[in-house]
Order: sequence, then C-alpha cells, then structure tokens
Amino acid sequence: METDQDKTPQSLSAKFESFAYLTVRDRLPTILTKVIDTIHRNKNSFFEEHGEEGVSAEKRAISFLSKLRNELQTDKPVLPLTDEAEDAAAWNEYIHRQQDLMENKQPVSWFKSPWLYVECYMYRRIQEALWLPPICDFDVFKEAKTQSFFESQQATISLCTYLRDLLTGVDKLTENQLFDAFLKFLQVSLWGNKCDLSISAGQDNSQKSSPIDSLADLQRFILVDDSDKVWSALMALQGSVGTEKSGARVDIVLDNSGFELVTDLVLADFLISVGQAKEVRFHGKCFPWFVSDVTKKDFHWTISQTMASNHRQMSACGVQWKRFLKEGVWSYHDHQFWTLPNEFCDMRADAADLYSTLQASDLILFKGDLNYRKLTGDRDWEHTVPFGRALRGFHPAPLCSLRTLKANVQVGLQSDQGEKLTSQEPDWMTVGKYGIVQFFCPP
Ligand SMILES: O=P(O)(O)OC[C@@]1(O)O[C@H](CO)[C@@H](O)[C@@H]1O
Ligand SMILES: [Mn+2]
Repeated sequence: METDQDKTPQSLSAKFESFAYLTVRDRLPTILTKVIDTIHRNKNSFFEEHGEEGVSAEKRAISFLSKLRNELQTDKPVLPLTDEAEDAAAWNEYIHRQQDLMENKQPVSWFKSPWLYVECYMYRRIQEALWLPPICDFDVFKEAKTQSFFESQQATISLCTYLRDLLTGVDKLTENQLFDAFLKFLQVSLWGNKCDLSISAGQDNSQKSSPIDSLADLQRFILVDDSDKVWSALMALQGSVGTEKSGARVDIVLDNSGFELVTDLVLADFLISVGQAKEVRFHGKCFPWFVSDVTKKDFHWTISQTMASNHRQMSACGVQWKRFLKEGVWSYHDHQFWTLPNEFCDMRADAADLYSTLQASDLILFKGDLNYRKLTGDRDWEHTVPFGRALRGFHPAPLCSLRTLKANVQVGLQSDQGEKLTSQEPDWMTVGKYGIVQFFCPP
C-alpha cells in the first residue's frame, strides 16, 4: 500500500500561481519573439547562401513561430510534432503520457500541463520550425552564445592563467593543497552556472569579475556542500602510494555555453592533469536548447576560440584541450534523451543505452538548473526530502549536481533551512544567487 511517505508530489506547473506561471506567461513568449527577430535579421544571409529558397524558409519559419507564440499565449492544446526527425515519435508518444495525467480529460496545454514538459516542448517546436532545408542548421541562439563567450574574456583569461600556473608546480602540492585547488575549480564551475541566457531571456549574463577572487564571498550562498564527498569518491579510485594511479572516469552532463563551458573545461583539465581522472566524457545537446545550452558545434568552437586567443595562458589551455580530445582522454557525446522532456528517472526505461553508458562512470557531474529539475522530476518536494528519494531510482553511478538555483525545487536541506530562507528572502529559489554541490552515491 502506498503511504504518504512514498507519494510523489505533483509537477510544478503554470496552473499554479508561481514562478512557473510567470515563466510561461512572460519569459517564454519573450524568447520566441527574440527567435523570430533573429531569423528575420538573418534574411539577407539566407538569401545570399540559398537564394529564394532561403527566403521562403525564413518566411515559413517566422509564420510557424508566430503561430506557436499565439498558441502558447492563448493556452491552446499542445500539438503533435509534424517533422520527421528521429525523436519525433518519442515526443508524440509523450503527449499521450501527459494526456493520461490531465484531470477531467482536459487537453494537454501550455498553462495546464507540467512546466518542465511545456518549456522543453517550446524548444523542440523551435527546432521544428527550422526543420526543413535549407536553413535547418541555423542556430537561432548562436549570436547570444558567442557574445557571452567574448564578454567573459577577462574572466576566462584569469581562470586559464590560474590553472596553468598551478599546474606548473603541481608535483610539489600536498594533498591538502590539491584538495583546496579542487574546491576552487569545482566552485568556479558551480558559479559558472549563473551565466545562463534562458533565465535572462537572452540578455547579457556573462562573467565580468575574476572568478577565483569571488569564491570566498560566494561560499555562504552554497546551501548544500558535498564537495568533500565528491573528492572522496575520486580519491577512492586512486591507487595507494607507490602503485600506478588508475584515476576515475568522470562524465560531465553539460549545461550552458559561454563562460560556464569554460569553467567546466578548466575543471576537467585540472582533474586529468593532477591524475584525479583518467577520462572525461562530456555530454551535450543534439540541437539548440534553452537558449544557451552546449551543442557539439559550440563545444568545438569554444575550444578552437580558446586556442586562437592572443593571450598565452588562454591559448595554452585551448591547445591542451585539443590534445585531450585528440588522444581520446576527453570526448564529446550527445544523445536525444537530453533534449526530451523526460524526468531522469525515466532514463532506464526510455534510453536504456544511455543509462548503461552512464553506469560505467565513476562520477557524473550534472551541471545546471534544468538538469536538477530533471533529476528531481521538477516536483513540489518538501525541502527536507533526501536527494536520493527525489531521484526516484535514477542512480546509474555516483552523481553530483552543480547548480545555481533558478527554479523552485530544492531537496536535501536541513530541517528549517528552507523556512528560514523563505522568511528572509522569499525568492531564494529563483534569484540565481544560491548554489548547491549535492552528491548521491547509489547504495
Ligand atoms: O539549466 P540552466 O541553464 O541552469 O537554467 C535554465 C533556466 O534558466 O531555464 C528555466 C527557466 O526558463 C529554469 O529552469 C532555469 O532557470
Ligand atoms: Mn541551460
């Protein structure tokens, strides 16, 4: 018999007066308007590249997206996808699952269905608008991602310099000093997640100050800090003194391009260079997603740009990263599951191949807010519910979420911690000022 303890709470949704409601009402239409504008501004280049066919594709996409914006704003039923991309069947099957969850057989719609689902669906519909050639490879968010990378140049330079200087004297570091450096790179990667472009509806959100220098001031905003457990998980895979170090396989499920990606690459470089990891596998998105998420093109573009920098230390990082890729120490992977609307507890059944790949990992780092929403199912959990319970059976390997809070779901807090935060700062879960390093190890 199901007890209260076992019940899974309901999904966050725009049907409740909430951050979800404000996102669907205000932020999503703003993003769609920017997408339409970007496509329109690129009309001439579509013409130059593809002639009249490019112009017709531009018109078709704009009319499709204007219709989509209207469907959203008037809470129309969610429509099945009509393109023939590989994931279309999975998306269309998911509508039926959502339909079964609706009360009184109401249609699945923007303001009545789970927020996680409709928000993901919007990005997939943008992809549908561009599905037909010749503009199917156009990344509507590329400009914003590129701008965010360039605007964070100073921060990137200072981070790359810090890393290369540290690695020059790495042999002389004591274990405590290594741990201290690990904490720094882990936290820089955590706070790198402040720089997503979806929360700001595409507005500049880049890193301007020196990332390492800001860490001490930010420490008090880390609500759950399991960094020592992450370190122990990595250390457990080291050979004992005198034996050859084996090192871990670390998987990083990436989030945003721009400065956040740089912080992830720096962390991965550190882990490999000090022998904490023998392999890092990066996981990104198959198509442009939540404005700033990393695609394969963004990943390689970022490394090439870093390599091409005029700054010696930054360029040295880029060269090293290219080498890691060439040697297979680093690799980039994508899978359609990352751009489906599913909670991660569905992965074992719905993407068994990905689940078993992740089972071979020693540590999975999940970057960012959306990954946390999918880890916890984007549900209305009590804050004191243990992280392991909110994962609902998703534990392919030891995992850790590095996330700044931008959506109102947070589990694994101490009793009263959530209430205290709410009384001091009612918007603590959505202002992007707090962060977590939250670890879970399967039993
Ligand atoms: O996953 P990320 O990049 O950290 O954040 C994505 C995000 O900005 O998008 C949603 C709002 O539209 C929120 O879940 C979250 O704040
Ligand atoms: Mn993102």
